[in-house]
Amino acid sequence: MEFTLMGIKLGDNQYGKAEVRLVHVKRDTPVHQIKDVNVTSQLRGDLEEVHTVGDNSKCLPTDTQKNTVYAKAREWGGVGAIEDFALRLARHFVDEHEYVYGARQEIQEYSWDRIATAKGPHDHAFSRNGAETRTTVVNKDGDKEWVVSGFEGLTVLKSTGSEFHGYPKTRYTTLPETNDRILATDVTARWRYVGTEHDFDKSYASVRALCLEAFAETHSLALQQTLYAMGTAVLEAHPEIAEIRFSMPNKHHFLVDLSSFDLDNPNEVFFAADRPYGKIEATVERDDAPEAGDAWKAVPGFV
Ligand SMILES: O=c1[nH]c(=O)c2[nH]c(=O)[nH]c2[nH]1
Repeated sequence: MEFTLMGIKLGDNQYGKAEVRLVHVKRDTPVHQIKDVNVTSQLRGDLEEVHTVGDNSKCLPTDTQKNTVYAKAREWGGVGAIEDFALRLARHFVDEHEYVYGARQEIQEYSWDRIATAKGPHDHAFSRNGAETRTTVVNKDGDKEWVVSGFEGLTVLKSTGSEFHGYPKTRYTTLPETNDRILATDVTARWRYVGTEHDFDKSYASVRALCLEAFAETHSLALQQTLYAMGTAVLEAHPEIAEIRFSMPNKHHFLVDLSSFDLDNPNEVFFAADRPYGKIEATVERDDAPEAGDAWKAVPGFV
């Protein structure tokens, strides 16, 4: 039923608990495994009345959604690949509650390394591994399911093997052409899977490795070219991925002028600027990719 009041009606909506922090310790052997995740659960459904008249009879509380995340981590014996956990949560919410039609489950995963001691890798002591985060957003509407995965904060730099020249010059151009510069960026990538039955851990490790390899091995004439090489490498190796989107800041490193001190600077001393930065974004996709449907619905976006 649609509730209208003076030509006003409720549009798209979803609700849930944001950023449920969950650490799962697998402790069936003395060598513990930890999984550290941040889950945002959101549901869509029969939600007109809660908005229009405050009738909560079909509003599964956000508190219950939060508790479900913790309880399922126990009942299912851990989290596993974040994509599988998100899919199982989405299916649970939609299948178990007739007033819930759709779900969006977003998960970030923070990775930990075992601390290396003089006696070897420690059984139950870990150190946080950088700022990089693995991400997934699962959207489910009725029987349709979409998985978008990725990473954020993969910081990379190459100290040579990058040029930038041949661009148009206007009266406002001051940038000198260069045949040798530092190329540095924090890669955010998101890719859309075709289907939901994959070894997501394996795909993730391979996509990450292919991006690093392409960044390192591409002799870059522009960050845009490096981005495209990364995307191409991923799509060539992964038929289960339909498209990959990147957002990559060009983190400028400016050569410092040391001539006032009677010093030359043969590409050794740089000022690492934090802003402004170039913002390079693009999608690399297959010609014959199946329709995206609602895969990107409410995925924090770029391009
Ligand atoms: O790789 C680059 N791409 C650009 O579009 C650009 N623009 C700019 O000023 N420097 C660079 N570098």
